Amino acid sequence: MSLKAISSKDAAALDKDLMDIGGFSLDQLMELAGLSVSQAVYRFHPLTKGKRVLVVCGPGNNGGDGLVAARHLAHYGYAPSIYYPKQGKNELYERLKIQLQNLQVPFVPDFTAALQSTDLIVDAIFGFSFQKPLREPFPSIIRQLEETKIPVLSVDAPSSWDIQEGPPKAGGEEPGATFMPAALISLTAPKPCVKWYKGRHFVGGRFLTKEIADKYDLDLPEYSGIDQIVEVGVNADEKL
Ligand SMILES: NC(=O)C1=CN([C@@H]2O[C@H](COP(=O)(O)OP(=O)(O)OC[C@H]3O[C@@H](n4cnc5c(N)ncnc54)[C@H](O)[C@@H]3O)[C@@H](O)[C@H]2O)[C@H](O)CC1
Ligand SMILES: [K+]
Repeated sequence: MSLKAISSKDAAALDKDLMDIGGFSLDQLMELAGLSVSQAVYRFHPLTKGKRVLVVCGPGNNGGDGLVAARHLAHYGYAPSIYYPKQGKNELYERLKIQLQNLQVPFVPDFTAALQSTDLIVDAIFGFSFQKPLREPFPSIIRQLEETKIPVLSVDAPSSWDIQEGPPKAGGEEPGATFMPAALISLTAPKPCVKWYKGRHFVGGRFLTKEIADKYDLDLPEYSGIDQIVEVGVNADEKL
């Protein structure tokens, strides 16, 4: 299955439409996005492959999706932990944190140490609002994600990649040129940077109507049954 991509500008406008005219709240969209991420984790890395999941969260809504996913993963029987070095100020993130603390999900202070004791990493650092260059403390985190042998599942985009232009140039100053997560879940629709992506690719965010898909010239993914995700392939999309 090949799906059309949505630019970062249109992805932000679509989100706004869903809230301004679609009747959704941000909490709802994030809950559905995070639920999709948790299902992609379950599909890509079932419990039998190891329960420990380190969810690395950034300061925006991509990080919020990671917090929601971690809560669902705890209910599925995983042992998630959260690394959240720049915490978002919004009260929504505060509530998501309380929900995780009530499930005894640990917030860990040391990323390098946390990498030594996990079976999977969820990259919920940056999504469609990422603007290079990376600011502290993220360069060293991205370098470690580039080097680790532990599988990484990225949420919406591989963090450090330009949403339109893909990974940073090899040999340049910016970390991330060789960052290639083993799995990616695109939310609502793939972003243009999937052109450079090689790995398992899921789509989630099952809340689009035909009307809004048509407005942004998107394909509606063919979800099956109660699934919140669709696997769309293992390689770059020839339509992009
Ligand atoms: N409809 C949907 O598909 C939904 C998707 N969701 C998720 O939301 C993100 C986009 O969220 P947004 O808050 O707009 O931005 P980000 O999380 O990508 O990042 C903003 C955050 O990061 C900081 N930042 C940006 N660039 C840098 C940098 N170079 N260095 C350091 N920090 C940086 C910036 O200051 C902000 O704090 C989308 O991708 C989905 O994952 C929603 O959940 C709702 C529905
Ligand atoms: K990400």
